[in-house]
Amino acid sequence: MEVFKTKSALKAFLAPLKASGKRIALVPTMGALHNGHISLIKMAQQNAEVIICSIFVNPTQFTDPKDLEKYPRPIEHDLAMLADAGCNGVFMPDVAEMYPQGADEDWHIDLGNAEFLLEGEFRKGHYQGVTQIVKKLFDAVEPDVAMFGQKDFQQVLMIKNMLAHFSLPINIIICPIIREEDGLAMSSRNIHLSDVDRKNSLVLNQSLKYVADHFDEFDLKELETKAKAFYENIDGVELDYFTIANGATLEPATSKEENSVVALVAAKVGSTRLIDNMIIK
Ligand SMILES: Nc1ncnc2c1ncn2[C@@H]1O[C@H](COP(=O)(O)OP(=O)(O)OP(=O)(O)O)[C@@H](O)[C@H]1O
Ligand SMILES: CC(C)(CO)[C@@H](O)C(=O)[O-]
Ligand code: BAL
Repeated sequence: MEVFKTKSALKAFLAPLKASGKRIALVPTMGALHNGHISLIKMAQQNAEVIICSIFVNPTQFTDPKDLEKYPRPIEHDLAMLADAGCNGVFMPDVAEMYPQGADEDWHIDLGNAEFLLEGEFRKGHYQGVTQIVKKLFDAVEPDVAMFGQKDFQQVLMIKNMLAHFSLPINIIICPIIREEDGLAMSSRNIHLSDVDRKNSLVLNQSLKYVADHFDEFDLKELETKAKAFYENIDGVELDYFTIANGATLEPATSKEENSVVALVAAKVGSTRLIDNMIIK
């Protein structure tokens, strides 16, 4: 497995592979890898011959400087996991390589109204930062296909809108959420959970599962009220949002007959903010 710090070294590696007709997959990550990330690598291997994983903690998508500062960076462990998974190349640029003009460079594109909902409401500007770096990574790799996790459901919508904005011919594949045995969605930030937080964190999956399991029994309002009740009286858990939404617009679903319905949640567990979701239909 090769490791690249610069776009030019990465391009030089990819050029002959592309010339010989090999399909290239990109798996963008911020590192601190877990089995959720590895499932993306495995899915990539089913869709392309050359797998590039990027590891870059992108400053422009962080709205909380403390969150950025304490984001885990276990690089040796990450490289070992990727080598073990059979990844072909790792792109690990520094901030100056991705933002030669500085991380405050101009970027603004129209991502539609869903940009401002849910994560966009709690992390203002987050999806401008995400689409800015993903566009740069796409330009650096020019992949045929790119893998993203359903765990960041809204992120996938935003990236698809960015692709449409620039008419980029890249196939986006969405990978299912990989969970711990007890249901907690794997996430790099789980490492910050204390023992008590770790127990409390199960409420996210439990409340989502409740909605999925009882979808036919109650109306949408009742379902949402019952799901939110899971969060009452848990010390150390603070709900940011729980919504049963239209999967295309992320606006609250107004009818169970809508084509696509997804339940999405974000909550602070101790000092760690977690997100999760479940596709209902
Ligand atoms: N549990 C998971 N199952 C499947 N894909 C996942 C999972 N967790 C993250 N991913 C996907 O991996 C890619 C990289 O995500 P990222 O590096 O931000 O990891 P993360 O675990 O989501 O970290 P955090 O949420 O703490 O930022 C994203 O496309 C994300 O959706
Ligand atoms: C897509 C991404 C790697 C962009 O920094 C990040 O938002 C993530 O890890 O989901
Ligand atoms: N996986 C989402 C990246 C972030 O939380 O910034």
